[in-house]
Amino acid sequence: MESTNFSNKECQPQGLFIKDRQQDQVELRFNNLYYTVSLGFGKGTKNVLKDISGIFAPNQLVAIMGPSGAGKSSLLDVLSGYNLTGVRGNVTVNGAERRLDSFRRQSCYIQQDDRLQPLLTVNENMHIAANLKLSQDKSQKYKDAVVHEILSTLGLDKCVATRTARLSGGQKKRLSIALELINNPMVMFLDEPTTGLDSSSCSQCISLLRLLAHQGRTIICTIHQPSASLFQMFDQVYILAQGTCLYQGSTSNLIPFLSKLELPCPIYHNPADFVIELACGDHGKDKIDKMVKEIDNGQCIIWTGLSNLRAISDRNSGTKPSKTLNKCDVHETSSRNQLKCLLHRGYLKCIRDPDLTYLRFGVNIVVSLLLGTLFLQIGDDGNKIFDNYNLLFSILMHHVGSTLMLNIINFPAEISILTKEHFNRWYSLKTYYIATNILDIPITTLGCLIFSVIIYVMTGQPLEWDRFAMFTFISWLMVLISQSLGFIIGAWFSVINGNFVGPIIVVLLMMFSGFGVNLRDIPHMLKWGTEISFLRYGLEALVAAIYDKRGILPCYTLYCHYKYPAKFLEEVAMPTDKFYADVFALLITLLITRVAAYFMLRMRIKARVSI
Ligand SMILES: Nc1ncnc2c1ncn2[C@@H]1O[C@H](COP(=O)(O)OP(=O)(O)OP(=O)(O)O)[C@@H](O)[C@H]1O
Repeated sequence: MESTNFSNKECQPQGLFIKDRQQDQVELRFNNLYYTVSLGFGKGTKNVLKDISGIFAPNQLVAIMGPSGAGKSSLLDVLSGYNLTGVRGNVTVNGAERRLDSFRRQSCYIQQDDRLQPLLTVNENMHIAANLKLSQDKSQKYKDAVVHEILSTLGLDKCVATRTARLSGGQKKRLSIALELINNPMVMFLDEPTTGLDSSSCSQCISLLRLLAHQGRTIICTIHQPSASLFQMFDQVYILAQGTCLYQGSTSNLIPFLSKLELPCPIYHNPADFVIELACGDHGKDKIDKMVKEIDNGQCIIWTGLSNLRAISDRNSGTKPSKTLNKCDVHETSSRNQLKCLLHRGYLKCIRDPDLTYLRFGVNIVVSLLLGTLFLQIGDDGNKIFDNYNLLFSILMHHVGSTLMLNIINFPAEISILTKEHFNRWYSLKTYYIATNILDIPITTLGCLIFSVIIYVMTGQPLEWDRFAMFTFISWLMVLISQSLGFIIGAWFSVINGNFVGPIIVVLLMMFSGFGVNLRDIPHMLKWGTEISFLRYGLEALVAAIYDKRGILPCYTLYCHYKYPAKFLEEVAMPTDKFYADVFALLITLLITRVAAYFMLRMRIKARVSI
């Protein structure tokens, strides 16, 4: 296994690329910032951030500290532009009002959980990110050099061939940072980068962030209670309690600040621990008010000790307005290149995840063999037409049920990675969605074909190519529609809720499919259900594929009540002359559900991301 040694010494920058690509430094200010959330219907709202102000300067590593629930992550979400709803106040970048499109080009947000592709190696992750995040006019040699430089700077060069799933917690965190460093953001937001790391990995991580900050970046991270030594590694601290600012300034000024307020930090006491105790109200609520008043809820910046801050008057005058960008400028490479990279990554995931790929084929083979054995050679038997009808319905249920549940379970995991990568401008949602659709088609088609061949032959359906083609095509359409429905539910609900909603939807579809209660007997007021149940169109079309224009079926017993298929189909109210109308309805359903899944995904992402 690769070495996990990563010391301050090792992380000395080579400088070649990170420095070469240095961009303008960024000073971030916020004034009278409020963040209000709704607590649900009829429950009112809650002010998470209350009229706070502050300044985060370049070349500084800033810690946002405070007790649990103080609003640290919320502040990070608001400042990064990850959350815009319920936000009031003023955020400026180098004195000009923050424009999200250009600010997102200068910044990145690394969430607490490492949202990485577990099946890809460090090198693959980095190269795919480089191909997505570096301009296409850069040569492959340049991209390789950037990747190499970042990996060696972050001490990951010894594990380039290791799959992400096998990295240690600290290495995963460094890989998350490495991926975002590729396009050299000048502002980095990190939500609790040290959570889950041991003390040595914590100090490695913070020393790395300090190094990156001192290269000219503005690095802001939330942190719970750091040890005294870790605390000293930060240049600035911003302390929050109940959505208000208790202190903003340099770490070295914290003790003098507290002394001024007659709140001396006891000797041998970690100042970080002491200030958190104060923020929790352990020393009295009045102390919180005293600190908020002294620091003017973040307006007072004298404790920062920074002399090179922009003049306050610059704030709204726009000394250097952020460039407005076209939407197409938001991503570094063309949609075509994004698609190529995402298809390549998807292909690697597919071949590295034999469990899921083989499981999908395996389920199709096992279910078709079981159903084939259960309904062996009944397709041509005049006495077994009812059984054959049951079989056609069972086939549809297999396609709908297995595909729907697979996507309900799988899709939410994809969404968390998508949210991060999309927010950090790796690719557009449209390209991601197209790639996801394309990648699935070969597996879906092959799985469907294998299933259809086995079941068709074993159950003795008419050996005519056109009927087989119709049968397979309908099965394929049903799988695709169920997949879209799975995307919709997966994008809308959590895995747990999706697992509850999915089967309910299947039951509703069944109720209106015409199986069990035939279409004629469905009450008039519920007829609409049959119009939207794609299971009904699928069943009608499968029945038409097998029975349309079939003559008398052979009868192997004395009397076969349904040897004339038309008689049976009349009884169950299944017409056979509507195959093309059913196919049309299924195609429309497919189109609507695919578009709906896209918009659902967009809504889910948009709840967080603005572009
Ligand atoms: N969308 C929301 N709906 C309801 N309450 C919210 C929402 N977002 C944040 N809050 C509340 O705002 C407060 C601050 O949340 P936030 O996650 O920012 O705290 P935090 O300081 O990061 O806490 P922790 O250190 O535990 O992660 C919490 O009480 C939280 O419940």
